[in-house]
Amino acid sequence: MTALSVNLNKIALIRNSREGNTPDVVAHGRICLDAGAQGLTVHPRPDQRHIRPGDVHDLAALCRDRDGIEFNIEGNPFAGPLDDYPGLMPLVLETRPDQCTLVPDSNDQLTSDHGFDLKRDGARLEPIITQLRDANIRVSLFMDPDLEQIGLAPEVGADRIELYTGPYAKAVTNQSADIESIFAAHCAAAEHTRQLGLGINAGHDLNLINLPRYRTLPGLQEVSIGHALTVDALNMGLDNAVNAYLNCLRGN
Ligand SMILES: CC(=O)[C@@H](O)[C@H](O)COP(=O)(O)O
Ligand SMILES: NCC(=O)COP(=O)(O)O
Repeated sequence: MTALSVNLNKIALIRNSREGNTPDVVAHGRICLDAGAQGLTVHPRPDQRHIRPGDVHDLAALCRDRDGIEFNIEGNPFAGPLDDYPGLMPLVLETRPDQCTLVPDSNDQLTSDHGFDLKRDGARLEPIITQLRDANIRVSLFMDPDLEQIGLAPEVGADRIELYTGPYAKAVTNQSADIESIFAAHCAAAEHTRQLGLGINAGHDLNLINLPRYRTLPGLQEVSIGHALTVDALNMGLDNAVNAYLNCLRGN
């Protein structure tokens, strides 16, 4: 079954709108793991609008204490340091997640909206990927379903790619005629990735409406889901929301 990694950014976003520690990000991470999620994801950004460096340390410790649980840190290795944000690489090398997903976001981006251009960024990513892999951290690259670009991922040393699912999710929401061609492009990208010997993750705006189709993507190993799952948790409770997504991934 495809693994579910719950992204906790939005829990931290609510906490940061007041002083204090409510909602408690670590306690909510624990609820997700107790409900059966196979991992936790965070995407610290240099402006620290949601996940802060302290959260990354605390969640790394939570995941380390549990057998078989994956901790995934996402972010741009070229962004920061900024004020008291140390930059992605120092944070990752200090906290040693199981996986680091590199994402080409600029500092002021509202959210992730494109994958890497490896023709442009490949050479400067290579030493970063080597450093992460030398620290026993699996490296995934956030990518659009572009076969030529994905073809460059093994050359820079990546273990996996994470397919950017934003346009697929938007097409499902808008019931657009493009759904078929977009999903077919993702399937072709997944097949190409498999032939290259790399693993396949996916994420961005996946939800209970668009996931039943997306979970059938050949070879899909992991989805990271935050925004929609947190919104669903407002209605269902966090443990029920995690279970609803796990059942969806099982095909129930
Ligand atoms: C990499 C990705 O797909 C992002 O969706 C992400 O991790 C979410 O970031 P925000 O929560 O800051 O929008
Ligand atoms: N990598 C995608 C992720 O972690 C969560 O994205 P979203 O579900 O918050 O859009």
